[in-house]
Amino acid sequence: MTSTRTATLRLGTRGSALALAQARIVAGALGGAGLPVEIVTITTKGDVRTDVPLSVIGGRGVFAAELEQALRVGEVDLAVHSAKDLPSTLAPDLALAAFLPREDVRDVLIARGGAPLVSLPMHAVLGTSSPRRACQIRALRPDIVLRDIRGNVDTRLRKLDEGQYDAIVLAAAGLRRLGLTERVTQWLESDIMLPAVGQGAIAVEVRAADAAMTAALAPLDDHATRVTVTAERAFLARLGAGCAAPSAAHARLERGMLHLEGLIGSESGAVIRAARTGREQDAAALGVAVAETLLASGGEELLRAAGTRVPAATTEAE
Ligand SMILES: NCc1[nH]cc(CCC(=O)O)c1CC(=O)O
Repeated sequence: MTSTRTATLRLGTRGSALALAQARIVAGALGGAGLPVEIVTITTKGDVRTDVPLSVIGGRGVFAAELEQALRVGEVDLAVHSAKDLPSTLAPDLALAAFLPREDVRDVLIARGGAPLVSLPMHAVLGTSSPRRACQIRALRPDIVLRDIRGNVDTRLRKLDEGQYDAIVLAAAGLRRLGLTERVTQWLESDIMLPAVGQGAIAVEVRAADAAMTAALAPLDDHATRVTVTAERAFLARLGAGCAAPSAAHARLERGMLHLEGLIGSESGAVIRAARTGREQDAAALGVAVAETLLASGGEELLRAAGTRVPAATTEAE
């Protein structure tokens, strides 16, 4: 590859309204730094087959894999992802060059009647395909009927409005980026609903060998987001889990100290949590430590029962 760039960078993204909103945030930031960007929409299998559960299409990374392939073959120079949709480990030829400042990490409830979770009618039907959301709802409201729901944010809201569900749970970040927060009926704090690893963070992926692109993205990288998402992703990697496993983690960086809380659950509503504090430079080790605490206190059995192959302990955080 030559050291000079063509004038316009090619930014790869999925084509959903949310993905495009996120792509525009990155394109805007690069444009503001004098680097014009062309947005290239790539339709992934996960976007097309909205009728089939993600676990059937290919499980983890189903949204990310095709963007990564476009990056590898040089069809695009950077790929914009929801950090939440990325597998916990990255191929060595790719790198996450920037994490944009994190949005609201919370989940929210959107209920047709406007009731909060505790006062939804008995046996209300709640739409979610996320084992993470399902186990935490079960823990609080065992009577609620959980039903699969797929599709983009707008599709899910439409299915709710049509009466297919009494309530759904979505990420606050997506609704904020789409200007849809007036739909929220309850903001779910992390004691009720611990967020997904990476929730609310936009990750920009590049070819690891592309030093020019890496340097161009460095000013966009938000330190606190990188540190917290690094701890959360190390947690997920140690569990061997992806978005198909009932696990959650959320890290906060406060006055130089990193606080990480992790959770493993089960379909039946069992939930175990562990939290630890460490130094920000030990973010990955903190993630591993919280994961191992949970694995040792019943989490391993819960994950195995949910079909996750928990990797053997290693001495390194990677
Ligand atoms: N799994 C789909 C997905 N991936 C990222 C977001 C929201 C944005 C974010 O969390 O950064 C969503 C939708 C949702 O869970 O409501």
